[in-house]
Amino acid sequence: MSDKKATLAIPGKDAIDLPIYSGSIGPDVVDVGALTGQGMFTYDPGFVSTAACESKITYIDGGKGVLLHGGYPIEQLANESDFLETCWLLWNGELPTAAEKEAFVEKITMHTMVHDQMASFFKGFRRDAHPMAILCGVVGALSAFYHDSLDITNEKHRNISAIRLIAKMPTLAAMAYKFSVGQPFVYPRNDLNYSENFLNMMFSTPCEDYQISPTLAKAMDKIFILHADHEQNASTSTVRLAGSTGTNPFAAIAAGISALWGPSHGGANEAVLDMLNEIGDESRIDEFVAKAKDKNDPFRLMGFGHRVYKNFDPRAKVMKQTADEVLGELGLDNDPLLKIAKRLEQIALEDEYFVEKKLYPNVDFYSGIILKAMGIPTSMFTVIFALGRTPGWIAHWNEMIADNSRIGRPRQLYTGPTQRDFTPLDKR
Ligand SMILES: CC(=O)SCCNC(=O)CCNC(=O)[C@H](O)C(C)(C)COP(=O)(O)OP(=O)(O)OC[C@H]1O[C@@H](n2cnc3c(N)ncnc32)[C@H](O)[C@@H]1OP(=O)(O)O
Ligand SMILES: O=C([O-])CC(=O)C(=O)O
Repeated sequence: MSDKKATLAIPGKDAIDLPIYSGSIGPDVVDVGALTGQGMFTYDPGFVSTAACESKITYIDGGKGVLLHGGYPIEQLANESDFLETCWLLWNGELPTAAEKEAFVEKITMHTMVHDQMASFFKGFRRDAHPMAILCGVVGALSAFYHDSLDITNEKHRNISAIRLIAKMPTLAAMAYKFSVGQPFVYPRNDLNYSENFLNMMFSTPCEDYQISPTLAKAMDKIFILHADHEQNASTSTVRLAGSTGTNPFAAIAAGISALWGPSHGGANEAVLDMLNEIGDESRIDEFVAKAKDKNDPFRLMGFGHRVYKNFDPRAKVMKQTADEVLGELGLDNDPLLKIAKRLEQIALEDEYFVEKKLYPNVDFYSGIILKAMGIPTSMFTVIFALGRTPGWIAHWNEMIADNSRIGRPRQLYTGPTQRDFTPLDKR
């Protein structure tokens, strides 16, 4: 327990001091009910110890570094499944049969186009707009094109909105990129699989067709799978909270995209690459590790640490292996950033500070190195995370609605002034 106190002010009563337990130890259960008649609740800043829902979708054992979707280990899904199959699993709790999979893939493929007026929407942004800023706007805007999405009580409408979201995310993401580099948009192609189609929309130009490498397309698909869901992380919790008001799925997912953008969450993949570039040379790693350990310096090692994993993030292991495969295929085995990243990991994992605090590389640590090697600019990294996380967001949104969840509404410990009389302007 820390020696910090929160002052709880209750109208008409004397303010009382309450001890605050440090977030990493657990919540302080405050019997506000006895004081205010409003019922008992826990004080848990950062929701360190609060389960806000029941869920059947994803299981994490943070101590052992285990991540399961529908019971299947993430390593097996990343190596043996594909993104749309994993999406089906998250939505249905079971792997699809061959017929189910074929029908699902066909349905997604038929919905990849976006309304032609969406193109004008993009043209309203500045060319130097961050693609995440564009994505937040255009995903929310889908609800303006599909009025059936507004009726979330209708299961058929919910299902078609989910399909539209998964199908159109790559198109919208690639459009955001093409707009930023001043190139014409590339239409989706039905003869390509999900990841090939995304890469083609990113990199084909009117002058030259993109030559799709099966290794790179497979790596892209793996990256999407590794991001597909992670139970009640900040962006998924945001989707659930927004969705609990009964808002439409496009608005709820746009809220999730906004939450994902922050550098403490999905924005960390972009921040990792910026950090590795700033380190620039293995000889400067110690300096950055020292900065990360300095309590008076806000700098943190980006891509390190996790709220739940107190052991290796299993996704980071697969990501590291994929980085080796992709960079090997591209003849970039000696990539200086990969070398810095590996050396940084080694130094941090042997350092007392990181060992004691159980800070290990997370999913964001190696993903940027792979994406950069594929030619994807850093500003698109979090967009790619959002694309991969969309099935998870939808799965949780659907589960919440099926459970008839109540509106999400946390409580607070009020620490402001107690009741007082208004002072007229000339007396202040
Ligand atoms: C997809 C994802 O969202 S994965 C996470 C991506 N984010 C990052 O990589 C950003 C860097 N990491 C972090 O900022 C944090 O580790 C988070 C946000 C991931 C987790 O945060 P929390 O669970 O709230 O941990 P918290 O911030 O309390 O950190 C615990 C302790 O470890 C330290 N710490 C945590 N992460 C780091 C880091 N990356 N570098 C240095 N110190 C760190 C904190 O300073 C704190 O120290 P203290 O106990 O002495 O005050
Ligand atoms: O679970 C979390 O808090 C963050 C994370 O790793 C993710 O969303 O993938």
